[in-house]
Amino acid sequence: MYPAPFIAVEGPIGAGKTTLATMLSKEFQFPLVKEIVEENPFLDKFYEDMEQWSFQLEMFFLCNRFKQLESIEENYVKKQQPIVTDYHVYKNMIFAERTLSKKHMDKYRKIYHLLTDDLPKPNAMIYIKASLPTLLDRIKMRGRSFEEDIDPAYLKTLIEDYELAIEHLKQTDPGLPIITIEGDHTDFVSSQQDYQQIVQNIKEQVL
Ligand SMILES: Nc1ncnc2c1ncn2[C@@H]1O[C@H](COP(=O)(O)OP(=O)(O)OP(=O)(O)O)[C@@H](O)[C@H]1O
Ligand SMILES: Nc1nc(=O)c2ncn([C@H]3C[C@H](O)[C@@H](CO)O3)c2[nH]1
Repeated sequence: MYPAPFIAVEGPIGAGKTTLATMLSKEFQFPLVKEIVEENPFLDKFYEDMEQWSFQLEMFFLCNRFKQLESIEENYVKKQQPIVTDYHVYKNMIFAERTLSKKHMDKYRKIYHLLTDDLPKPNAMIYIKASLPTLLDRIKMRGRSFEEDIDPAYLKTLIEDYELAIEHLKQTDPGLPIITIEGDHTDFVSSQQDYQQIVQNIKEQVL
């Protein structure tokens, strides 16, 4: 494939993005860039009071992803080196549209475009879909303290937001191959067969 693969794994909270991105990074020996979670100073506050903390949180994620994508550009894309990430930059807009007030969203949208329009975008995407019960199970199993009381209604709207966002990406970036994984029925963690099917799809559609 030309240019080098830049694969983004996406899906709603707890879908398995980091898990799968890590497995694929090992599989293909591609470096992995993961988003910052534990060092995020606003996540726990946000889950306690979304209205109060959403702008700080969305800006924090945006700035971090901006910095990561800048270094992806320098260290991988410009050098024609492959890379795997556990997010697509458009994720910022998915969450911001859901969590910000209109006034904040108007400001955020301008900053988002200013920061990201000229940054490299993935040239392949893996979208892990999953139902609300599956996401709730996985979030519970993972056991992050700040997600303990996550509102199922918030997760449900995010599942829908992701569906719309994928449609949006298909329209705005029609050349982007998107491999969709049915997360409820595909257990790439414990089933070698399920995992190898994903690897095969990537080999056929991306590499
Ligand atoms: N297909 C799967 N089958 C079984 N368990 C899974 C599967 N995918 C992920 N898990 C488990 O679900 C939990 C959440 O996975 P992971 O942290 O990779 O999700 P994520 O999409 O990166 O989450 P976040 O949106 O919070 O960053 C982990 O404990 C992981 O081991
Ligand atoms: N509001 C908001 N905006 C984002 O861009 C964003 N990206 C991730 N997250 C949340 C989901 C997990 O709890 C946790 C780890 O992914 O952080 C986000 N939350």
